[in-house]
Amino acid sequence: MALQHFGWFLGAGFGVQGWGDPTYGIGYDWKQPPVYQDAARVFEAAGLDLFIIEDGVTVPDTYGGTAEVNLRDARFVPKHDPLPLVPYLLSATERLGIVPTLSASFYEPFTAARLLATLQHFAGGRLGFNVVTSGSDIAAQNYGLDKQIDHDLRYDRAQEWVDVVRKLWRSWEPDAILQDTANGVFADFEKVHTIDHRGEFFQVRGPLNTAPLASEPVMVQAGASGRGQAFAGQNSDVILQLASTPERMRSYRDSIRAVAAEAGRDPDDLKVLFVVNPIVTANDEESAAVRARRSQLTQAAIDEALQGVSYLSGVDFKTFDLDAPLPELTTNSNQGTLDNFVKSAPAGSTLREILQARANKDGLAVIGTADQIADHLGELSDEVGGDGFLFTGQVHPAHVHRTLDPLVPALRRRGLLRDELGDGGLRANLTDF
Ligand SMILES: Cc1cc2nc3c(=O)[nH]c(=O)nc-3n(C[C@H](O)[C@H](O)[C@H](O)COP(=O)(O)O)c2cc1C
Repeated sequence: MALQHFGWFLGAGFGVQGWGDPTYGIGYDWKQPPVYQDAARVFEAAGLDLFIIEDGVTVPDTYGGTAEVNLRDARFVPKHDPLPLVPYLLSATERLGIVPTLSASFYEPFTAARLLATLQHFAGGRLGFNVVTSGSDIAAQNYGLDKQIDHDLRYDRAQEWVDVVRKLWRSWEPDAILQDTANGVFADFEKVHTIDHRGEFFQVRGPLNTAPLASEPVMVQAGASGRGQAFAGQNSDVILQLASTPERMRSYRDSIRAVAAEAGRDPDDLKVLFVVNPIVTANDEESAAVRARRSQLTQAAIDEALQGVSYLSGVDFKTFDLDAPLPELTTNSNQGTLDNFVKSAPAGSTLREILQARANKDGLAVIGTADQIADHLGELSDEVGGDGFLFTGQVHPAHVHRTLDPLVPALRRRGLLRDELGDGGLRANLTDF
């Protein structure tokens, strides 16, 4: 067992935390920063490297062609913009990496480069950004398009976007600012350059008008399809990924590392972090009760699962007969998510069988006592050869403490979790080991 990197992926984004839980809303307002600041402080004390905040730009209405379930159950909506939350999280912490999600499809590269550079100056090297391409047509329709551009082309465009953002960050030489009061020279004009980018998708003159960066924000990505992996493998510092079995984790990691090597990178510069949902129980009886509850395919559980996969894949799963084999499906949206879902059960399975298989396997959930979960994560890291894990879940303090208070010491006893974060910024912490 070796030291692992850990983080927290806030899958609900800057949105409703814990709707449906008995603790919902007690002592906090999800629309205000304190609940996220409190969580960030706990993550930092726990030694987690980074806090990633999901984002999306729609009121999802794919499931059944209506937003009813999403609005009724507060699933993926309402959701606030994570970028204005970042300074609050930075001010609550000193070492934790803060990673908002940003859409390469809808932010102009100049706007993104400027925003992220400004935030990185506040962050002192602790900023990351999760780059997404926003696959759904309803998102595209909020930005003047009739439909989202084709999947692979979207990644081609995102590649050029990343190139432009990085060129802008490098448009000032690191020592361009002199602040030479004796000679009256603030900045050396010969060290600030236009980028004159004229590509297939963007035309950007530059230079950026923010001050140069001591370190560029850490890029995070979750591409899973062939084209998505090529994009992530070529550009990303951190990959966040969903995979429900050790075999899939291993094969994903091998594949993305090979892509990175082909792109001329050292694969060890790329940290692949798998999302897990730890459900900490007091004993085996409680674990059995949790498993029994989660494996029941109630209508609420069916709606919950299907609205989620409909949202993420852009395919309306309400249109399929639960008891007929699922037809062959393709999507222009998140291909990896759809593939993972469909392959949860043998080919030819009905939708109900797929849902049941996922419920029985508990998906990303790891249910057990803190020691059992820590053992499991240790074994998983040995088997997958992975770099670490992202815990997921809402950030109501009751949930955060219920999870991390027992789990952190159990992970530390096994040498899996560091005692404390270094103070050199997110990139330095990620490359410590
Ligand atoms: C763990 C995880 C987190 C993600 N977070 C977001 C997000 O915050 N916003 C978003 O629009 N897409 C998000 N995605 C979607 C990915 O950015 C990407 O589009 C998806 O993995 C599909 O890529 P593929 O078509 O290459 O398989 C996430 C995906 C995964 C697996």
